[in-house]
This record gives sequence, C-alpha cells and structure tokens, in this order.
Amino acid sequence: MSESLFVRLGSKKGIIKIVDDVVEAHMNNPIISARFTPYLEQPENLAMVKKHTVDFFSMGSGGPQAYTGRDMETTHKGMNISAAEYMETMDDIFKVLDKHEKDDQTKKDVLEILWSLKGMIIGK
Ligand code: HEM
Repeated sequence: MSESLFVRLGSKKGIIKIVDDVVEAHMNNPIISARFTPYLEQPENLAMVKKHTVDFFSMGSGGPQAYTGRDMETTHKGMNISAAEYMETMDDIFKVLDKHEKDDQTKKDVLEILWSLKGMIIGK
C-alpha cells in the first residue's frame, strides 16, 4: 500500500512548513491578502489559526493529530468568501506544493480534500 497522504506531505514537520508558506502566499496574494494581513498585528491569533490549520490537514490526511479548531462552516461564517477567493487559496496551495516538489498523486489527493470542503466555506 502507498504511504498515507500525511507521510507524503512530510508528516507534521512538513505540514508546518507548507502551512507557513501558504499563509505567506495568501498575505502576498492581492486578491485575498486583505483577509489575512490583519493577523500580522495579532501574532497570537495567527499562531493559533496556523496550529489549527496544521492539525486540520494532519488529521484529514491520516495523521495522529486531533483537530481542536472550529468546523469549517462556523470558522468561515459571515466572511462571505467568493468562489474566486476560494480558487486563489487553492492556487496558492498548489504553488506551495510545487515548491515542495510534491508529486501529482499527492496534489490530486489534496485537491480532492479541498474540493470536498468548498460547500462549507464559500458564501457563508
Ligand atoms: C481552501 C480551503 C480552506 C481551508 C481548509 C481552511 C481552513 C481553515 C482553518 C482550519 C482555520 C482555523 C480555524 C480555527 O482556528 O478554529 C481557518 C481560519 C481562517 N480562514 Fe480558512 N480555510 C480555507 C479557505 C479559506 C478562504 C478561501 C479564506 C478567505 C479568502 C479563508 C479565510 C480564513 C480566515 C480569515 C481565518 C481566520 C478566522 C478567525 O480567526 O476567526 N479560509 N481556515
């Protein structure tokens, strides 16, 4: 059997690096940066959101971490995130996966997860 997605993403250490790079990419993406740059002035909140995102992807990819953040619909409620913004976050994620030299199957597995979540996040 092939390795779990968690292991292919580099286990917890690798996922921490990916999440750091993705958040940085969002901060520099003109279409969505306004959603994220306020967190530069709230380092404790930013660290918590990052930790939750690492745990979320670790748990969702077959790792041992328990996710203790809010569910996706509650987290993004009231943000009215558009489909275009969602596409930008996906684009940033895939650019980072390319930078980390993840293979096509790994990217396909991540895409499947992101695709399955969109209805809980867009337009809430
Ligand atoms: C691509 C799929 C996405 C996933 C898997 C995801 C996942 C998460 C997670 C796990 C958290 C932390 C929740 C917590 O701390 O309780 C979070 C927070 C957040 N997300 Fe997302 N998200 C996604 C898309 C987006 C998009 C498209 C935007 C806006 C463009 C966005 C904006 C935010 C913001 C601003 C927060 C901080 C919320 C707060 O502190 O109250 N997310 N997200």
